Amino acid sequence: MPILVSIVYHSGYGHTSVLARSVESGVVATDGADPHLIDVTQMTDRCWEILEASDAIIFGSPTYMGAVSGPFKTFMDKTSGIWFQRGWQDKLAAGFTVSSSQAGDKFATLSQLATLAAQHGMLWVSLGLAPGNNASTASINDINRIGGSLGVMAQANADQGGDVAPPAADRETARLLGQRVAGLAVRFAQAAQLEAVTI
Ligand SMILES: Cc1cc2nc3c(=O)[nH]c(=O)nc-3n(C[C@H](O)[C@H](O)[C@H](O)COP(=O)(O)O)c2cc1C
Repeated sequence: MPILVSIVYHSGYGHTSVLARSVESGVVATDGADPHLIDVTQMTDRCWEILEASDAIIFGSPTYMGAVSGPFKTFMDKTSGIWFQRGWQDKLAAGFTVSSSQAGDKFATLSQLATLAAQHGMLWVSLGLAPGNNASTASINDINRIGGSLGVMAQANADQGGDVAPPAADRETARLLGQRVAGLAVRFAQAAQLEAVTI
């Protein structure tokens, strides 16, 4: 059975959905893992079933007013029934966000996503990349150019659409997060299988 990695996101103007597809491409590149993209504004019973069956869930929201967007918060609140049942306990989790300013209070958004995961008893996977663009020899084209560690921090110019923003460096950062989470999810499942056989 392939490992299922869901990417659940909201995007008002297309920037977060570009990142969601980059995360998806990182999952696709991982042997044994299948991605599932879920838009929080299109939730169906099937979407909730897929989330329940997922080994890992990667959360993505734009930063609106220094927080997750309203539609993403609505999704968060809808997960309270799952929280009661401990339905997402021990699944892997990770997150990504984008804002128009370089900082833009994105840390607050990633903190909200990590807290959501912790409330559900999930295991938060950090970005796992050294910060880029922080030396005289560095550039804005570096991977992890914003220097996040909790998750992907991307930046999209306010006057550009999803065809060009966020730029390639941020898309690659998001792709690497998808690959990291999927790789860990596969290893986690293999370890559980081995443990079951040994017992
Ligand atoms: C209601 C609203 C609030 C926003 N608040 C912030 C903010 O706090 N910090 C920031 O840097 N950008 C802010 N922005 C800009 C968005 O974060 C940015 O345009 C982002 O790329 C949008 O992603 P999306 O296209 O997936 O919706 C805000 C945009 C909107 C519409």
